[in-house]
Amino acid sequence: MNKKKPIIWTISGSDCSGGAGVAADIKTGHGLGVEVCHLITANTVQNSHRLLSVNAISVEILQQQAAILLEDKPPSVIKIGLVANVAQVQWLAQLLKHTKQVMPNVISVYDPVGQASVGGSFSTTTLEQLTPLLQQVDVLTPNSMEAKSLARLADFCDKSDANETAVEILAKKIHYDFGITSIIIKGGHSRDEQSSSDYCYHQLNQLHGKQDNQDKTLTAISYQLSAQRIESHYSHGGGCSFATALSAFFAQGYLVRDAFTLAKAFISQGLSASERVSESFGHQYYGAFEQQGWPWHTKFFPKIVDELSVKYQDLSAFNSLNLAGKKLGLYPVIDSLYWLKRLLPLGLEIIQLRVKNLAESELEHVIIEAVAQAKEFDTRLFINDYWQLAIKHGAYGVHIGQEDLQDADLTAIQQSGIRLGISTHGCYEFLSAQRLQPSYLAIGAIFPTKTKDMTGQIQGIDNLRQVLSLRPDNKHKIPVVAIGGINLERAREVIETGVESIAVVTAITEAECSHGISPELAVTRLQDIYPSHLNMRVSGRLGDS
Ligand SMILES: Cc1ncc(COP(=O)(O)OP(=O)(O)O)c(N)n1
Ligand SMILES: Cc1nc(C(=O)O)sc1CCOP(=O)(O)O
Ligand SMILES: [Mg+2]
Repeated sequence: MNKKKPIIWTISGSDCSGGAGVAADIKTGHGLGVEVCHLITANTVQNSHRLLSVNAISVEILQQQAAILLEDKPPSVIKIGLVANVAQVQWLAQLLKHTKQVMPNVISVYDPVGQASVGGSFSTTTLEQLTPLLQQVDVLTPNSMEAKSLARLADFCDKSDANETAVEILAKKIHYDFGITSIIIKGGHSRDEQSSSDYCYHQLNQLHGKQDNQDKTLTAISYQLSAQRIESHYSHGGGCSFATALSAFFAQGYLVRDAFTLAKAFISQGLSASERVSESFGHQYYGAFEQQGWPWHTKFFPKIVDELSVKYQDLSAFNSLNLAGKKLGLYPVIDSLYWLKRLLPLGLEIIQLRVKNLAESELEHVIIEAVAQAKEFDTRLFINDYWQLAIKHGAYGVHIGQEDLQDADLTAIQQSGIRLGISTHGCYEFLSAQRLQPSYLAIGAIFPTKTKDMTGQIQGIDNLRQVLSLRPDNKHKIPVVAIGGINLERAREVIETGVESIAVVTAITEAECSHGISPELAVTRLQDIYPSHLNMRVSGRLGDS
């Protein structure tokens, strides 16, 4: 059955040699599951080693194309590549301004195409002339040379392409000069022979304060991805493909950090697929970037360079869950001793105490009691958030979310011997957390949930599958727990993805209201969805504690 695909528009030049521009954009978009409408700004005359001419298309034709497409093919994302002259810049600036007024969620991505990789210039517009367009753009994808000229810092950090502080300064300057929300500076042209590092500066809009009196404050966040450098003579159109891949991922609802990660993996996969070629036709042949579609294999995904991975690079793996080949099965997440007492007798492999808003003195008592009860039933008890108390009172493990991860002392947790579970939401966080080698990784929210505000972070089953494929193909696979909106109706399709466990709150605690059954019966039914051998209890299975 045909699924309605998101639509992206590419407004860029045609490369008659087929590698770059609109041709690359169409191939990339189709390979990544979006429909591509193309508005051609110029007909270029070029082959694998030289650019002869750039023949601009009139603004009248572009205007007509945009108008007719708006009637029944409105875009989710507008990707802009080659802009041939000042008239086109002005038209584009107006088009983006107008489109955002009528469709505020449309995202614009601009890949500034100035110099041809085979030599020669595509456009003679000055930075001043380009400014009205830059002021309308949401995401910009320059390489480091382009970033320097856009930041008007041509001589800046000339010898330090790979230096993170240097790219950060460039990105900030571009952000402040033009108001662009996300700037991704590609490191593919840097002098580092071993790795290629890309940097993303992203401004988050955060809402603070009471619901009816919200203050909008701006916080910037940066992401850095590093991959092994892959030399290839088949990289023509790689820049266009990267920006279109980003656009395709945005159109499918991915957050900036995940779209960035996937786009980098898409490029590494394409470059890996091409062979080095020797000289032919009397010159170095420069072929089209290999389009390989969705990046599925973990080997193409970049290394996440963040504070945690640097701080804990020498930390050993956390203690394992000692599953001896079995799955964890159902993972109830409950908020009181009342629920613990009700559920522990039901034969669970794992349970979590997730207590919010309890005074510290009372909390400590609850944790002490919970640890004692879980030991009695030989069930793995994870304490959410309170890692110091979990260590102090000998809980089986602690579960930590992304926010708390920054402040938690992971060395202390690892050395205490208790297990660690980490929440992740998408491939970026998953890859970052996987490097810490926790005892399990949680991924959510799989479906919308009313237990916690997960706006913008709903993964769906397809994303869950993709994230599962990011685990190494060896015995060091970390168990994965799926969480968020999982209930009796949805549990089967989640389990069929191969996750080791499903974590649920309301499917148990509100079973009476939602299904007219007792929480105990809900537990039994959810357990029964797993093949029966997975939930067989083996005596002494917590033997490593
Ligand atoms: C198994 C599991 N997965 C995810 C979470 C969420 O943890 P966190 O991100 O710390 O958010 P809070 O639960 O503290 O709101 C979880 N608790 N368990
Ligand atoms: C606590 C929590 N963490 C999530 C995450 O994605 O990290 S989703 C979630 C809520 C789970 O509750 P329910 O089973 O009622 O949907
Ligand atoms: Mg937490």
